[in-house]
Amino acid sequence: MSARDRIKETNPAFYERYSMLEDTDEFWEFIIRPLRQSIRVNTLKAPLDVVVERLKEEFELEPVPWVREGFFINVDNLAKVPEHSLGLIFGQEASSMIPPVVLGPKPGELVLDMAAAPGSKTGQIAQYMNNEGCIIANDPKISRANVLIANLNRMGVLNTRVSVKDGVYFARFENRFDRILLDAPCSSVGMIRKKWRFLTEWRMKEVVRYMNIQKRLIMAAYRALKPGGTLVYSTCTIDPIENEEVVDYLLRKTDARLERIDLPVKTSEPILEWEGRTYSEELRKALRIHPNDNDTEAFFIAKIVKPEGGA
Ligand SMILES: C[S@@+](CC[C@H](N)C(=O)[O-])C[C@H]1O[C@@H](n2cnc3c(N)ncnc32)[C@H](O)[C@@H]1O
Repeated sequence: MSARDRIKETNPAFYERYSMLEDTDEFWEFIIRPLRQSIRVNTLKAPLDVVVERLKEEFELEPVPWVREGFFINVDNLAKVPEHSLGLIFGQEASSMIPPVVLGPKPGELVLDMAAAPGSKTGQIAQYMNNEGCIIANDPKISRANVLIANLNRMGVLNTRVSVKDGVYFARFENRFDRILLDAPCSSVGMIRKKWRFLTEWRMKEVVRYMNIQKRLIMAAYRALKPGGTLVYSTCTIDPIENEEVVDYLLRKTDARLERIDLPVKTSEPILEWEGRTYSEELRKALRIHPNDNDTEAFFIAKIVKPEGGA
């Protein structure tokens, strides 16, 4: 049976909705094709070249084009690789390495990772900050926050405090953070390649529920951002109402601006018209990545800046 037919049979409403986005055989095939394993080398623990040379003795590595520390690797079970247990490498999906690169944190800054667990991106941010400055890594789910803490310990992250709050809590710290990552909770269509249940359990009412949470979180994040600071909004899903709609909402309600993202990554056209609504042309600067673009998870990434002297 073709991928298209399997998806149509498993969840007809899902098929109907996303065939309005893209309707090629390739698109449907990559929505369900199992993901390639990728890793990020953790330079907090050892130099990049030392870890790469060691891994090459045993595995085939292929560089992830958009992240210096990222590699595709031919391993079945990462948990059995000693470098993983030692925190020298972290299993992280290749497209999920993009948001911290776009965020561009620097040593000494104050950074908020508003939806942080299990912490793959927090660890990457700490790596770019060389463990200097401070990251607040937040997640409201205690079980997930515990995994986050364990991962940060394994990765040798020392500049991070973990909090367990609804992200909206941070709205009270007005104009405070140099950079904020909002890697938002979402319907996770990109993760179908890892977990089939994201297809079987997909429901339109959940997409709408996520959109409402995302709008609340992005407004809180923008409020907590310093003038001149950078906010990165990302999801691992393809629905326009969880992506372009949420960023468009922020652009309409505030003085936020988008910045162009210049990375060697293939993208799909941002959606500027959807279900009778028209979104800002600014959204052309965001990255919409479909699974068939680079053989990765789906991702959406927008780089938002707060003007100096702004709200
Ligand atoms: C896409 S995952 C984050 C992945 C993480 N950034 C990483 O790279 O490892 C989204 C997270 O948002 C959290 N979340 C759900 N509701 C939230 C809320 N109201 N405020 C902040 N985080 C929330 C979920 O518990 C989940 O861990």
